[in-house]
Amino acid sequence: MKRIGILTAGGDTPALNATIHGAVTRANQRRVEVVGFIKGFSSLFNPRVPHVVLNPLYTTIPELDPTCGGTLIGASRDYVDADDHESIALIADRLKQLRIDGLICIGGDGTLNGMQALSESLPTVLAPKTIDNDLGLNYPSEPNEWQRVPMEQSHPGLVEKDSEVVDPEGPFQYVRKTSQRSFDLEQMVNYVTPGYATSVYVSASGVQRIRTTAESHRRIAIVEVMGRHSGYIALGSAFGQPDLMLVPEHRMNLDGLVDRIQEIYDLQKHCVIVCGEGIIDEHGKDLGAEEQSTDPAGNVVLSGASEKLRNLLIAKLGDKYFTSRRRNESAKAAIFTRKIGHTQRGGRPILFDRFYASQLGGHAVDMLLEGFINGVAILNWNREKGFHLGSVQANDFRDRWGLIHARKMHESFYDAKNFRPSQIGIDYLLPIFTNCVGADDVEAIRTGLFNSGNLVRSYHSVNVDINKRIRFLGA
Ligand SMILES: Nc1ncnc2c1ncn2[C@@H]1O[C@H](COP(=O)(O)OP(=O)(O)OP(=O)(O)O)[C@@H](O)[C@H]1O
Ligand SMILES: O=P(O)(O)OC[C@H]1O[C@](O)(CO)[C@@H](O)[C@@H]1O
Repeated sequence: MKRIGILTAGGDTPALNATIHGAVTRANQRRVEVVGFIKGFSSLFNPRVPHVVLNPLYTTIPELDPTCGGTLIGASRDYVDADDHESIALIADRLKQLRIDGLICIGGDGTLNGMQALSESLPTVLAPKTIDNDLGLNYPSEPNEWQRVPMEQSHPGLVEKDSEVVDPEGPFQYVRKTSQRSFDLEQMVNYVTPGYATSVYVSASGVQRIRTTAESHRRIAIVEVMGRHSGYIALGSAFGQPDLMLVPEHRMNLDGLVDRIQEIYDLQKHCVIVCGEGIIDEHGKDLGAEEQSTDPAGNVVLSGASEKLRNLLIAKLGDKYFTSRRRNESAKAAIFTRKIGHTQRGGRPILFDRFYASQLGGHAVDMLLEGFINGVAILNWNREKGFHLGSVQANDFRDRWGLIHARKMHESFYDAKNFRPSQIGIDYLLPIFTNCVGADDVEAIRTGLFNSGNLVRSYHSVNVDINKRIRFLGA
């Protein structure tokens, strides 16, 4: 292989440039040229295929900074329809004209789904990323548990529904039993994805910062974090010591929650609750889904969970609960929501993400050169070796119908009675977050923001420099 392509698809994460950097560094060593495609799959649908050579003469371009969040080649959620054979054939032809021998897609479960169609035309490898940490398997046989049933059919006994998958073949839903099996962390396939650690760092810091203001003003703060229907970010936010946490994997027990809030509020006169954006009510319905609203990849847009929860708490607790002891003027005044929002996806990646993202990028190059044609570079963990790289077939992630489902946080990671991580949830988090921040991260905080130069220099976007390097097919 002389020339490979690389693209970043789905939502950005702070560690994308680190993955690209790892891939390009390895490609330099192995004398392979790397072409970055602009804005994910979007570039391949464009007849001009905007692209940039990331290592002319096997030397990494200076714009590729692994400590910088975002992605210098841009990302998008353009949909790859496996049944659109005409477009797939056009893409294959364009890649051939560009002399691309293999493709690395940096992305999550959606990207891996999108990559499947392309892998029939050229060798592909996924280098995982996603702040949601939902690309992976809790155990190797997990994909076989999914069942496909008609949309309208009820499914007694099958309680966990995948509402994220877009089925090209029509009105089906994917359901499975909530797993009762015992769980061992060492079985996990792809223990953690780059981007997750930094998003938890930002979310947990946000929880800590909300704390003292809620404490001072006798308020109940609801902090919403991202993650779609996977509760990993909410779980990790436990490092910020919220009083209560709600994760999408467990149906909400509103009465139990209200009781716990009252106990905590009576004791400490404030309460901090973290909720994942994908939490579900007692019937399994999304609390925060915008009706009928989807993004270009077909994902349901989740945006109102914390507001909905706030309204439920206002109704349940009532004004009198706050006014009778002059703690606050009303339930509305006392209960507020804040979303950590896109700050959990941006900025400098912390050491854990930087290091493993670049390892996975380099490994993806090796996998292509070793002959994988539809592979996934993964990061596993066990007690003996700690974190280590692995290589698997994309097929290992597919269900019987060929679809890849987002990994849910294993339900055993959460203690639903106490609204906090269980012991195994804590055991899961510790290997990732012990020493996840490097001394250079601390130094970057110390010297970066209040650099006097920031006051006189305006922000210089990497897009300005990359624009000068973009080439087009046929030009
Ligand atoms: N089932 C699918 N079939 C084909 N393409 C898909 C499918 N799902 C998603 N894609 C495409 O893959 C890309 C990434 O998908 P998506 O936006 O879901 O992000 P992701 O890879 O899951 O990462 P993240 O969850 O971090 O945003 C998009 O370009 C999307 O259109
Ligand atoms: O930036 P957008 O397109 O609004 O997407 C937000 C979604 O992307 C993610 O950040 C990553 O998948 C989710 O956690 C979130 O729901």
